[in-house]
Amino acid sequence: MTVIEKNDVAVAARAGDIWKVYGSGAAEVTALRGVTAEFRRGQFTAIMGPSGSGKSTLMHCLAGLDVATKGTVHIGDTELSGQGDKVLTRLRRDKIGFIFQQFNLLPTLSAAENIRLPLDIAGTKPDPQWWDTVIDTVGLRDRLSHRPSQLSGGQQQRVACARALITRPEVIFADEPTGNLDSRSGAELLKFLQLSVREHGQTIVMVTHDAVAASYADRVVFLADGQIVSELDNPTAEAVLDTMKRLDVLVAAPRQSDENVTAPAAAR
Ligand SMILES: Nc1ncnc2c1ncn2[C@@H]1O[C@H](COP(=O)(O)OP(=O)(O)OP(=O)(O)O)[C@@H](O)[C@H]1O
Repeated sequence: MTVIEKNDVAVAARAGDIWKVYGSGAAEVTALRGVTAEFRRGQFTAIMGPSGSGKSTLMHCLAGLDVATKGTVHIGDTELSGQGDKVLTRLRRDKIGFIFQQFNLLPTLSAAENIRLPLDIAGTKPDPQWWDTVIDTVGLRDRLSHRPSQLSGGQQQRVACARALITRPEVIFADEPTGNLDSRSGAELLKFLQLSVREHGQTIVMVTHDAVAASYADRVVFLADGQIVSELDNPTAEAVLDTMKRLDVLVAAPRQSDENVTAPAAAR
């Protein structure tokens, strides 16, 4: 386990020159080609890029759901590479929150039980003050005894959001969290995410295809063909769309020099 230098403590998650190669031989796909990125504490980052550019792969490697072929991943001061399944499972439970497009709530549990689930699994109890803050942030106080099937899609995703927040994780990874929501519920959810970053110091990394969703973030990182090709701070939806248009042109053009982007032998 490597400890990051003290002056780096503001970094919640870090990818250091990570490569990801799937398959082998004719089926080999290099999904990430040397991605280096830092995700600072208290910052809301969106990851964007054309389909197949490696967004989900990057998020899965950062979150310990998949293992990079080469390179380093840190969550806080813990390096993921070389850790066994047990450590990774505990790290995901204690330090990472997840919000998925499909909500992933347990249908037989009430909203309150779903939110408490990560704490129950860890054998801990919610801090009453933080519980109240989370419930009020996502506006669920009058829905706590309802089961997921009795809630709208927007409310279900707010439950998922509260479940991710309740452990006060080092970082929350959100994969297309508004993908199954109408635009009003989506906007509400993005405001909750923004609030949890701005007012409660949480850290969020969100994969999205939606320029408007990305504009709620503090920063957007753009991937194309497995590499970070651009970044925007304080993005507007227009600036995000402009960058995406430029990336579409870049991706449509043949790669200039394949030897510069081919995985090194050690990554294979
Ligand atoms: N398990 C896998 N096995 C083989 N190839 C994979 C696997 N997962 C992803 N890939 C490939 O890796 C590349 C990056 O995929 P990834 O899902 O990360 O892209 P993405 O940017 O999230 O795409 P989308 O926006 O369409 O969800 C793609 O070419 C994809 O086909």
